[in-house]
Amino acid sequence: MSTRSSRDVLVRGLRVLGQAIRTEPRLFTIGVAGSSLFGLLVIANSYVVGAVIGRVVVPAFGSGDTSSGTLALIAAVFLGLSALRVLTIFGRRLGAGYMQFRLQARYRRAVTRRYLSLPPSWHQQHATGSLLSNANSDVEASFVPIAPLPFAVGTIVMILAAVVALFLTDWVLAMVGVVLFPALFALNTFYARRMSPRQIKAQQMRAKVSAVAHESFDGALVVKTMGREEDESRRFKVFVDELRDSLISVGRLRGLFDPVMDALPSVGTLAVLLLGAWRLQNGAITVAELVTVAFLFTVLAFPVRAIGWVLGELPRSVAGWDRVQAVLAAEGDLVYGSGTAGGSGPATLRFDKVDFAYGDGPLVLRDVSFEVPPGRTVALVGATGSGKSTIASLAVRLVDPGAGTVRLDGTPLPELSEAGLTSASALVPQLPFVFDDTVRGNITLERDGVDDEAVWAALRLAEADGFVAKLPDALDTAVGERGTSLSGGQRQRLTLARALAGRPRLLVLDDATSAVDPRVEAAILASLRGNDAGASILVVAYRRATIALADEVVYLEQGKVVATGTHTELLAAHEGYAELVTAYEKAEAEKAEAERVEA
Ligand SMILES: Nc1ncnc2c1ncn2[C@@H]1O[C@H](COP(=O)(O)OP(=O)(O)OP(=O)(O)O)[C@@H](O)[C@H]1O
Repeated sequence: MSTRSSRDVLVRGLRVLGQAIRTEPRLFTIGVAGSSLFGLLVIANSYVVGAVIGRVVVPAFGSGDTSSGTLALIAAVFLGLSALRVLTIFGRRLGAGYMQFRLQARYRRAVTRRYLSLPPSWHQQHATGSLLSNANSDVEASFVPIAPLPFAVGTIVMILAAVVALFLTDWVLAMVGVVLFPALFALNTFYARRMSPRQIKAQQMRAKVSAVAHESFDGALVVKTMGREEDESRRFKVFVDELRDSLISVGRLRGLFDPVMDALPSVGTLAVLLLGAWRLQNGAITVAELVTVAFLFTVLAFPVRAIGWVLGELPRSVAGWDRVQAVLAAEGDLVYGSGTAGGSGPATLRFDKVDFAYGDGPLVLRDVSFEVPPGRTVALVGATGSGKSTIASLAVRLVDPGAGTVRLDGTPLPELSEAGLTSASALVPQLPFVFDDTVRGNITLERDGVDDEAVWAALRLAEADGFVAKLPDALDTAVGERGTSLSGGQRQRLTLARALAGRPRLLVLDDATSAVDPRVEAAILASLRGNDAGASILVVAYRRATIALADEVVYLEQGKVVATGTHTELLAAHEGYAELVTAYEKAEAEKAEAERVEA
């Protein structure tokens, strides 16, 4: 790393510290006050040690005795100083610890809040493992230098006071300090510069390992069933080894730095003793003064290291901070209006000349217009990749169109408030997500007004009341992480019930019942259509029986609406549609036959 970029890291690291101090000024002041007092007490202690040796111990060698009163006084002074030092250490540690952990908690909350408010398009571009690393190890790294910071600031106060004390004692001995202290600073800065790239690399590798580990665990089933354990372990090992190497390189440098930092003040003590003996012979200083200065140099070694700890951790802090800031400053938020979709019954959804592209990619929807009238069921049918899921996402405003408008009861979706939108519409995706909670917790999501009666009503509509009633603790049954104790079809019905419990006025089902038995799926749609749900329904459908239940079908080809009408009308009028639905039916029949043979 060049000197310029090292300096840049240093300046940016100091800015992170500045930001931390501005956030927690009271705790920082407590820590620094404790640490500065500690430094001054260390210097006072040196003077007391010097005075005791020079005025009590040395004369005692001559006279052969010391009064017990003097000894008691000395003991009392040492005990008093030690007690005060304990208090200052307490203040320093308390201030630093509270400051560090409060900052970590604050930024963890901020990062998590930001994740939740960023749109799906942002999440699709960021690996879950990296997000975990941002909220965990990056936030932690950002504030690692906070722990030794008050100590380091107090040490600077101590060094300045020591230089003054040295000059007041003897200018020749003070010169040792004048040479030594800048040397200690230079060594600390040199250390921080050498450490910088190592720490940055280590922090990057932590995130990488976290991302790869997350992906491995997430895909454990694929890895096992495809027999790829060895390859997956090898892939993981490459990153783990790289993390190990970068951490060893950090440790090696620290291993070199610590002893040198220890040795320098000892060299200072030696110089003080040599020069001091000469000054003593000339009568320029007393024994007490020589002992004071020599003692001062021996006790300085440890606190001075705190400066190195802060400087050495700054690069890691900057690397973590940059990654945290990238999340906090991420853009792409959907801006919400303040409107609420009017009315209380089933809503009207309208797509008007909607175009959509993912990022800078090609248009995946072109000039899409259709309507879901209140209380009606509209099926979206189209070959794979024709844009059905994209329409479902647009309908509940997970994304905004590039051109055209999506309206709910005549109001463009961006004009609705977030609460207005989420209470009026609900999307049930193909892949159900079940929280590690009870059945009740999964359905209510702690929403107001969703009591047990509402939960059972929603479960009935989703044809899920039967299996839930048979669970060991019914609504109180814990379903395990991601609902592992349930079958795929049961999970889908639970997520459908969750959407229904919010009594949405528009229900968007994106192939939400694919894992459910076809007869049960038809029963679900029939009861939803029967207006029991009080919602208009937009359903991405594949099964002929389901499609046939819809009031109207919107048929898509390559992102365009090519025909709308009832299922019977489209079958008769559109060859492509007839072929697709027949293909679906054939595939269903083959699947059913395969399952029958297997059974
Ligand atoms: N996150 C994304 N980023 C980029 N392109 C995407 C993304 N999601 C979908 N696409 C593309 O948009 C087009 C429409 O995809 P979409 O998922 O809406 O189709 P679909 O009809 O629901 O397909 P399927 O029936 O297979 O679920 C496809 O060409 C797909 O490759």
